[in-house]
Amino acid sequence: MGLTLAEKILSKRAGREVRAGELVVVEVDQVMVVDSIAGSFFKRLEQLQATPRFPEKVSIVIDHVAPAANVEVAKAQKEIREWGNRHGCRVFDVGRGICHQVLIEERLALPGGIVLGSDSHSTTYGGIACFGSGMGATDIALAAASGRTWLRVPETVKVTFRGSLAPGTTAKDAALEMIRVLTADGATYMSIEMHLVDGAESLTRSQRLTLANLTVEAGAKCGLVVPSGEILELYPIPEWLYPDQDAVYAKQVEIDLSTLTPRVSVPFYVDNVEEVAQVRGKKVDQVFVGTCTNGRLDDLHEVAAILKGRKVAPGVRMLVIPASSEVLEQATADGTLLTLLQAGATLGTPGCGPCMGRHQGVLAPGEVCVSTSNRNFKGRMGAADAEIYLASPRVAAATAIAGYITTPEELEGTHA
Ligand SMILES: CC(C)[C@H](C(=O)O)[C@@H](O)C(=O)O
Ligand code: SF4
Repeated sequence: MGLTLAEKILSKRAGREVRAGELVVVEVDQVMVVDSIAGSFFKRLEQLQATPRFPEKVSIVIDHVAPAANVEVAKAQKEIREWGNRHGCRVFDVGRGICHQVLIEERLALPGGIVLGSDSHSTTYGGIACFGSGMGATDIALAAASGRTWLRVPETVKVTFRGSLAPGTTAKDAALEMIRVLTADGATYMSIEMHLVDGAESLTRSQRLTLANLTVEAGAKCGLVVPSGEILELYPIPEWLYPDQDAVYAKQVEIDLSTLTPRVSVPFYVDNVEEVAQVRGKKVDQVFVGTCTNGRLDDLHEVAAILKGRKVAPGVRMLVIPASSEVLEQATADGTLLTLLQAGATLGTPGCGPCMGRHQGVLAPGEVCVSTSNRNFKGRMGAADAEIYLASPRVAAATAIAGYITTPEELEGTHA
């Protein structure tokens, strides 16, 4: 019997064939630490009386509350800079962007590699077939101290995305549909191996990152997209980096992209996924475009195309936060930002922004927000009863103009 993609990557690294259920110790390429977890990470290393074994393999990203929102945060970020200097570890400071986007841009996460992050959405790296996984401060500290980690090789769920995206739908809709089908705990500690076939191969790197980003919302240990299309142009892909034809899967699911409709995840669970048509008309107070899910250049392009020559509805706040400084520069250079600003959008510093409810767009009690992010839990963006609807950038853009949840097609009157 053959190996899944997760088994392939872990076998390669272990230097022997390993299968689901086995314990394995592997070297990691990069240990990524985010600002919010850095304090506990430093403390754990101190308790272990250890320092990073390979300083160049540790990256700390100041992104979750950037720039600092209060004195406590400012002190913690000062400590990050000092600690980074002292130990020779990379620090990506305020404004560089969201950890996952930064590691992809800096090519610190690469196909076939292993990246551990102190952040649950480290599954994002799987978009380029890099084994990315989130762990707690203790595991992350041990990995930094030793350059290795131990894992139980995960079982694999195979998800086949078939066909080209139906008009008006995006990778975000495909990702939400996947979470609906798998459910919030349907892939706990598993690898979700995504196969793009019959036209779906044309999904770009950015779209694949969106798919992999959401896999943790089904409980996945990692979410790996089998390399094809644009990925083959962007990276050298070794021959072994494909699952075997006769790999063993715990579960198999198929999603037909050609019949997909725009989706929205309704409060307060990510797997509470419905068609946009079902919540159409719901009034919103805020629209947020950004995050590690949908804050990339193509996302901003989609939003700008819909906002061009129009205005955000009165009383609606539209926040746009590019995922990284690179995205911000490109969106500035090509005029995208001007379009957004002329429509009435507000810009934030590249980073997580209000995704986690720490700053820059916290919601008041009873408020409703459409967000391009990945979590809509109770209290996630502020007040406990504020509602977050997760959607694609194009649904977010149309909603900002209408003032209520809708699609660009409905806005144009091309849909009933
Ligand atoms: C702060 C961080 C640890 C957290 C995570 O693990 O995902 C955050 O990024 C989130 O999205 O909830
Ligand atoms: S953008 Fe949101 S989901 Fe992504 S790492 Fe930041 S807080 Fe977490």
